[in-house]
Amino acid sequence: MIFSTQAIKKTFKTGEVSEEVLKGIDLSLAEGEITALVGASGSGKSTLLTIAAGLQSPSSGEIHFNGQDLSAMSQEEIREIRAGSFGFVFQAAHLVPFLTAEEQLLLMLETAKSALSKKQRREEATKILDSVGMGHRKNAYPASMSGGEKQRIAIARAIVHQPKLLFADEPTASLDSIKSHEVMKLLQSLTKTLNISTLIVTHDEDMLTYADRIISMKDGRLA
Ligand SMILES: Nc1ncnc2c1ncn2[C@@H]1O[C@H](COP(=O)(O)OP(=O)(O)OP(=O)(O)O)[C@@H](O)[C@H]1O
Repeated sequence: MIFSTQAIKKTFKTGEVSEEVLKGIDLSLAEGEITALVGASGSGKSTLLTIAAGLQSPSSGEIHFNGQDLSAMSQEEIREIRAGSFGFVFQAAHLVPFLTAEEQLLLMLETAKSALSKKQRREEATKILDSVGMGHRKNAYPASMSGGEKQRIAIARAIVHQPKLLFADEPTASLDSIKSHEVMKLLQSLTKTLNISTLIVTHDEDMLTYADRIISMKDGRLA
């Protein structure tokens, strides 16, 4: 397994009250697979996803990625792994309003692929835009894109650095049913062709047909 967690626990303290939100999670992700995390509101899905992605630390437990133990690393080391190997897609696309689709990617490529020439970066941007079906919209600004198109650009931006892991928190929550299916089909094909391990949190049962594995959470434990 490229990624696994062992006995992850997370307790939040608010004043005098402390709540154990994750109660010992063993989760593993396989390459080229979509794992869907489902469960009632408040069961701990987003907390688990953000801990797996190194965005917050667990109270205890281990996180192994590619043979390295993230839980034993400094924030700076985790940041480097995140920037080099993890991609993120959220409910809202969070695009830069004054940049075109192509420019959104070029901005990322400047840091992710700084060794490439300007021309090579443009070729790379074109390739990625084509791979998410947005080649014909490369000069479009976010204001003129549909919700589904924005999410395609957000996905394109999340994969410019060829991540090994892709974390998606409710990626279809702001889309209608047709667009949701399109976005999930895209995530599925990218997961397969790029051999990514994708972890998706979703409330939409219709989207579970795209998952290779469905894991259900209840009260801070995996069912
Ligand atoms: N930073 C925090 N401080 C205190 N409590 C928190 C914090 N983050 C999450 N919680 C609590 O942890 C519990 C689990 O939250 P989490 O967001 O992980 O659930 P979820 O399953 O993703 O829910 P939803 O489906 O509604 O997004 C909730 O009771 C929440 O209030």
